[in-house]
Amino acid sequence: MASRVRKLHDFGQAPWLDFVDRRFLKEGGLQRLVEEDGVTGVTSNPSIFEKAIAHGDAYDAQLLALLQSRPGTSITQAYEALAVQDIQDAADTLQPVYERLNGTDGYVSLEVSPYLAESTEETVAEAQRLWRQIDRPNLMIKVPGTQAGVPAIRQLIEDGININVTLLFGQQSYAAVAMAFVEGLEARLAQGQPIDRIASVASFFVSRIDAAIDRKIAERLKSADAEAEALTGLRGQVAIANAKLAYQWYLGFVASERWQALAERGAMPQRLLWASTGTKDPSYPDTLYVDNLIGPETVNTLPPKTMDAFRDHGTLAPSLTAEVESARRILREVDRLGLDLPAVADELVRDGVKQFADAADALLGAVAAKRSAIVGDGLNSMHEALPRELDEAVEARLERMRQESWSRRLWAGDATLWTGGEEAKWLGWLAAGKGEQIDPEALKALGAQAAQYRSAVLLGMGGSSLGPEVLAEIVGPRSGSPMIHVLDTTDPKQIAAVAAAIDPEHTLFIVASKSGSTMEPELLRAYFWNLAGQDGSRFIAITDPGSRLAKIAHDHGYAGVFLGDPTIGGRYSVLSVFGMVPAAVMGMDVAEFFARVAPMVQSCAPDAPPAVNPGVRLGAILGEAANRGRDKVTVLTSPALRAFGAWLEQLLAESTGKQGRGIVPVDLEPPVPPAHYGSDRLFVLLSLSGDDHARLDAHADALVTAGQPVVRIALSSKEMIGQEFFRWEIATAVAGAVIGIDPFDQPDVEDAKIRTRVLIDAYEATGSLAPETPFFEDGRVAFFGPADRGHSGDNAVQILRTHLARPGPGDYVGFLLYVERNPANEALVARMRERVVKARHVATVAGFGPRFLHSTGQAYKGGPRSGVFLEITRTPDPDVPILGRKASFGTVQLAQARGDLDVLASRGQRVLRAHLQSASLSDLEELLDEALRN
Ligand SMILES: O=P(O)(O)OC[C@H]1O[C@](O)(CO)[C@@H](O)[C@@H]1O
Repeated sequence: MASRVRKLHDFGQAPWLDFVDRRFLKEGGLQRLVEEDGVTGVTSNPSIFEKAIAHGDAYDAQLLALLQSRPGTSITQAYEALAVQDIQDAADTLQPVYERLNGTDGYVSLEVSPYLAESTEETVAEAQRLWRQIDRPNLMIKVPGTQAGVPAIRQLIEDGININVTLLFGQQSYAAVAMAFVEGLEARLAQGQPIDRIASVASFFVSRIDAAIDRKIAERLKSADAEAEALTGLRGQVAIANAKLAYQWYLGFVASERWQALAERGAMPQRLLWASTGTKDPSYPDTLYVDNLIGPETVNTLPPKTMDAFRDHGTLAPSLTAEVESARRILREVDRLGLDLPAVADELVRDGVKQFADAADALLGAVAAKRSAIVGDGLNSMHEALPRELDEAVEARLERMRQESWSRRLWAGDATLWTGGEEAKWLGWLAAGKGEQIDPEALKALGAQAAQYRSAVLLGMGGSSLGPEVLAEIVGPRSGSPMIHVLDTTDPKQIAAVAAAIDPEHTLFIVASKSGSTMEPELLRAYFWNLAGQDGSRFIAITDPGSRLAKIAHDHGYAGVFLGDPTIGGRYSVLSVFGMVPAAVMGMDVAEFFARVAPMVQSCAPDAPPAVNPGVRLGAILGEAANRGRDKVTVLTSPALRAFGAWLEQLLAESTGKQGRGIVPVDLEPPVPPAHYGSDRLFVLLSLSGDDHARLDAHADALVTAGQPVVRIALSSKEMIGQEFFRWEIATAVAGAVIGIDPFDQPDVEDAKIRTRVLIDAYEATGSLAPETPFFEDGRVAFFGPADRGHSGDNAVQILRTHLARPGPGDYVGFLLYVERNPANEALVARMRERVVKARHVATVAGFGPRFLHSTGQAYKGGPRSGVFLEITRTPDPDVPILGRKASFGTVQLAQARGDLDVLASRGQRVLRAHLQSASLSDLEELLDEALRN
């Protein structure tokens, strides 16, 4: 006996299957339905593919093969490759049907990306691309019948592409779509193109109408509506009535002269297709939306369950044209009762687009997770353990970000993600992450050239020095390549130490400054220019086009000038020439380096939904934590990654620390037992496989137990540090959006620079810095501070005690040292920090001046007003003169310290400056120790 499903053909209706799945296709499921049930078509949508691909392993082998053969494949491309294969398989299964029915049936539909529903041009381009790629005559491309979709449909029909118009709910949009179809065909005719093989269906969604109207009715019934009986009578009636009247419109339309003219030229009508025919309300018959919509020249696409039910107990009758008057009456009732069907239809279109976008997100998320599993330790891992409240806030934020397409908008340069200001102009680092800002061949040549030097000295500040320093310390120079010294200071001792460590004859000098006008690298350049005998052949410059430095490099005959991208801010520049030129000098294979970075860039790509996008996810955590007062991002690393924090500090602080908000990075603070930490921290741990991180792990475990939020990042090799540059750049940009600031400007650093310049200009004019009076001095140490801040105490210990008693919960203590940065001083300041944390239970930061002025200084000045700073200065001895100037490096450094203090004070931060007279730094440590004892 012929299947009941097959018998639908007797009534002129084509049964299609609303389902695709790899295993089902492979096991001959579709073939069986074609043979036994007379199925003559297949439809798919993002939800169907989500169910097929995301759950189970049927697609894993193809995915693995794909990613192995083409590692750069994006998740969208990967999904598409899987879907395309299924659609091609289904199309091939239906090919004999298509042939037998002479192209009137036998179609398979694939939907364009739901993300494009708002854009006509992109929909057209994507449909054309998929059409070419799938390359089957019995393919239909599904395009939503939205406002943007209608002109796309017209164009695509004109192009000769079969179209399944999806997401139709209302009579009006159906009519618009039918017109677009006709216009497309007419346009073809006008061009002398054939129209007899262009197939189209208009997919009218059925059950969702009832679901929406029934919901409205239920709402009304809750409030004892006077029309309760009439309303109840409409339950489960409206969708079918709506579809029946759409069919009546169709009948009128195909009878029209306009259509008949086309039909005479061989045009096939655009059939109405009943979609969404699975019953949603279990109290309705499960074949409701099949039984009642059977009629000629139509399609019903049935989900497997509905098809099974219909096969079993469906009712075959020409129902579509029955009781049309009653259908009209129902819709009049709907109108009379104010249920507003057009509004419901509009809402359902919006909802439908959203539902498919949600499904696509889930699908891409699943593909991303599968890809991460395949990439394994080729992608640095990240796991977070967050206290419940923060965890919930992060998850909610990630969901909001998904709905608001943050990953896509970030890459698209949508400034409304941030403040709607200049942000879009500063996104060049995204391309730089893909290695697009550098010329690998030029860098290879530079590496070979640099190998002749014994050492290299890089002169630069902030973004121009910290990335190279991290690379030098973590990855290090390859054997045979020069040792690199990074100088980012005006400290005379540090300058003298480097000058003494090198032989200028055998040294390559790298002057790095984006702006080309930063004071420190300019002074250092002049100093080493003379030391190196003014021989330009041993100098190269890294700078932005047209800068002052570019001109000097040209005039002085530098061996090379590597130009940056002006759309990349300094702190985001490590994956551009600013990091990669020094890397090449150190003998690194830059192309190989980017190949390692690539999995992170791909994982952070625009199509990777926020929850599985490692950069966006981290950004959500950073931002939500900061907004909840956990604004001290405490960086802890295994020993080999120790240097990373210096780069990260600048990125986080300078990007987010402004308008009294943002993140205060805490780097190199010695770990202490969890009881000493307040509730203002977010801990980030970076560990390297093979490095000794047992203690770090134990510390992290203890922190988690104590309820502290901890993010753990693990690298399989030190070369993988490049991935962290990119992850954190994305995370910082995203955190900036969560915090609500522009993460690409640095409004507050300029002030300290201006005040320094005023002091230095005065020095050049008068030969001395403007006099200043300490509020206390004892010959060992002198204290300075703003007169209005109530500094008190009649000895050094008391003064320090009063100052260090200032921080309360959520505040932090900052040590700003204008002394030589060397291991001994670093160890000393670490000890002082440890004491403060233990005694005051507050976070501590430390910076060596002027290095930190171009890094964390922004957050100290512009960020949260929760700092208590101790600035430490001394009169440099010995000093280093600057040729042609009265001011020495030591004077400049002191002027910088004074300028810094003034600005900090003017921003409401609590500041104290201890100027070492005869006392040493160790002496100060003792005083501080005593001050902290009660
Ligand atoms: O590369 P440049 O232009 O010399 O700037 C160095 C650093 O100074 C800053 O502008 C801060 O003063 C940073 O943003 C930057 O990384």
